[in-house]
Amino acid sequence: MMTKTNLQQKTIAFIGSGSMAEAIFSGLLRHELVKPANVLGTVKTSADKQERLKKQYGIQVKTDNKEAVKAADVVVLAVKPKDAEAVIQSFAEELTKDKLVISVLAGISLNNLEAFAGKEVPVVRSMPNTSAHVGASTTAICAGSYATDEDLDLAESLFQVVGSVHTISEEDIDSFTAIAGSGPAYFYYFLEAMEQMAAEAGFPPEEAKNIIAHTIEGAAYRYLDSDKKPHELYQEVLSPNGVTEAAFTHLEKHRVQKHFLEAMKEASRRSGSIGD
Ligand SMILES: NC(=O)C1=CN([C@@H]2O[C@H](COP(=O)(O)OP(=O)(O)OC[C@H]3O[C@@H](n4cnc5c(N)ncnc54)[C@H](OP(=O)(O)O)[C@@H]3O)[C@@H](O)[C@H]2O)C=CC1
Ligand SMILES: O=C(O)[C@@H]1CCC=N1
Repeated sequence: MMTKTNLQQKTIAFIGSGSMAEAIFSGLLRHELVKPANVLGTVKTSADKQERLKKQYGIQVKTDNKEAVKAADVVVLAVKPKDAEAVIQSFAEELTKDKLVISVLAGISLNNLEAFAGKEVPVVRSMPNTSAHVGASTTAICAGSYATDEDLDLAESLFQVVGSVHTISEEDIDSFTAIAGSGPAYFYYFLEAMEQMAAEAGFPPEEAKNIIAHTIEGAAYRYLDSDKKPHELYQEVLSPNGVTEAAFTHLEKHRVQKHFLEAMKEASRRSGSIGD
């Protein structure tokens, strides 16, 4: 049985301190699993962000990736996928076999990440989602050729702080990304329409927010708790010739579910081709 890594002993550098990196390090700091002094972030240019992050979290924020990587035990790569090659190459000199690189980049394969590093370094590819901000990400991890079980454990420990973790095979990461990485956006898209409906009906915004959030929360709990299929769960709601049936008649006429499935397949295809 392997022991879980003590993150408190590690210095973690976030290369790219955008929305995904902030979601992760804010969770680590909130749970006191790392000390602010042991967290480094880098940005490209944003001086405003640099100041805000320093002030808000007490972490160091720099623009020098190489310096940050040099000081780190763990490097969390969180720039945009298009910047992966140039950014990794800019700090590759500082990478060693004892320095774990965890990538959160969509679409950049372990093979590519290792090739950009140009040497045998441990890499874990991950796919978190923005619910990490509230400790509720559903994250996938998969190990590169030089990553050990301890490296994978460390990545798991890190992501467990901000939610649940699934160790998967890399061949499944595109569909995982389409379902869980992009997933929060789909729900926000639907709840935007629910907000509009509530606003048109005259509900005060705060009350509407509560009604909508708890409706989604309740449906998620019921889905988790029940052995019933989604089809059975929504049939429970649909009274013959009733209210929900009126909505479903419209949804089915426009084949919304079919289009939604196709949309996720597009997302998965995009995840598979970003690195090309
Ligand atoms: N957003 C999401 O829901 C998810 C995103 N991801 C992945 O996370 C990664 C980051 O996405 P996200 O956080 O949304 O993006 P953001 O645009 O919010 O953040 C990107 C960050 O990278 C910084 N940056 C850009 N170039 C460099 C550079 N050369 N050196 C150092 N830092 C640099 C930017 O700095 P500056 O602030 O100065 O511009 C910014 O802080 C992507 O690869 C994405 O695929 C994965 C799962 C979910
Ligand atoms: O849209 C993207 O490319 C990233 C990956 C999953 C969520 N956001």
